[in-house]
Amino acid sequence: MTSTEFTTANSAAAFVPAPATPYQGDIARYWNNEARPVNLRLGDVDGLYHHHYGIGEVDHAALGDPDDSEHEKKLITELHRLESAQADVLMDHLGPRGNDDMLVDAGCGRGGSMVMAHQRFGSRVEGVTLSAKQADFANQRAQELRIQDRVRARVCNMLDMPFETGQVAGSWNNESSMYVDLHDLFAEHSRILEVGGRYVTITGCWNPRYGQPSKWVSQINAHFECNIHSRREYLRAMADNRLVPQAVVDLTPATLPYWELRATSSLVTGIEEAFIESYKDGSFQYVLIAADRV
Ligand SMILES: C[S@@+](CC[C@H](N)C(=O)[O-])C[C@H]1O[C@@H](n2cnc3c(N)ncnc32)[C@H](O)[C@@H]1O
Ligand SMILES: CC(C)=CCC/C(C)=C/COP(=O)(O)OP(=O)(O)O
Ligand SMILES: [Mg+2]
Repeated sequence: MTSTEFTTANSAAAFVPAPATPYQGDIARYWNNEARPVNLRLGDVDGLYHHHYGIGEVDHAALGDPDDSEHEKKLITELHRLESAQADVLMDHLGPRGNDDMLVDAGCGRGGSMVMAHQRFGSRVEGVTLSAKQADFANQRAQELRIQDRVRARVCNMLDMPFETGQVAGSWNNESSMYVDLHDLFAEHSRILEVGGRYVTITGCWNPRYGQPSKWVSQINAHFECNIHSRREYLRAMADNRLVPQAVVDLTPATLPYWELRATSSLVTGIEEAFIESYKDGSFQYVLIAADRV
């Protein structure tokens, strides 16, 4: 084993640190207990398990006839394709990365994006999550794919990551920044990233032009026990932490087809209306921000 490889012989659950705050304990429990079919059945399509949403046009030809006995299966495959397309767009913004780079997935979930990043760039990918169940799941998948020496998840607070200062070439939050204070989060990304490194987030944020968080945004917060920030807060907290936006992309129109398709599936969870209505009334936006660490 070289110094850039690591072993995951032991289960993450054996090394669970005490949560930094009672709230983080709540979030760890939430994700340890999560097993929604909308996430597991989509992941089963090809073994990439995501906890984020989709973007892009629906391929109606691939869905075929709604009366077809295979229709539900095709719908699940299509929703999953749109979720993986979302991760691909995030990675398009990480810049050209390679074998020697270390990448960090902050709030890595079950690790679908980590596998994609490794397969695309060849980089070593480290993920952190509050959930031991998720870390074990991600490490199990890495083992099955025989990439466990290059892809690893650990139970750890993303506000206090176990990486040395300036060691990381690229880092991201894919729908995980609504669980933390943004100034604390960007200070930590800024610390671990090398100068010239790249940070990317895809997130849902409330739109300052709307005024304050709408009832739909409050409903999403209650549903996931999270705290959605405003677009303004993202840009301010980045500016305060040497992260200079290179691209800000409003993905709201691109994510609506995913939600409208999901609302017709048997895997609905009840949160679909809040996303669709808040995206339509302009109170909530799905945004990608890519920033240079300067
Ligand atoms: C909605 S999931 C997103 C998972 C993943 N990024 C994806 O795209 O599939 C949110 C993730 O954020 C993680 N998370 C929330 N707060 C965290 C914190 N303070 N430190 C580390 N992970 C955290 C949760 O454990 C969970 O894995
Ligand atoms: C854009 C926003 C506000 C996201 C909140 C974070 C979150 C829970 C993302 C999706 O997770 P999931 O894939 O587990 O959710 P679901 O079960 O709804 O698919
Ligand atoms: Mg999901």
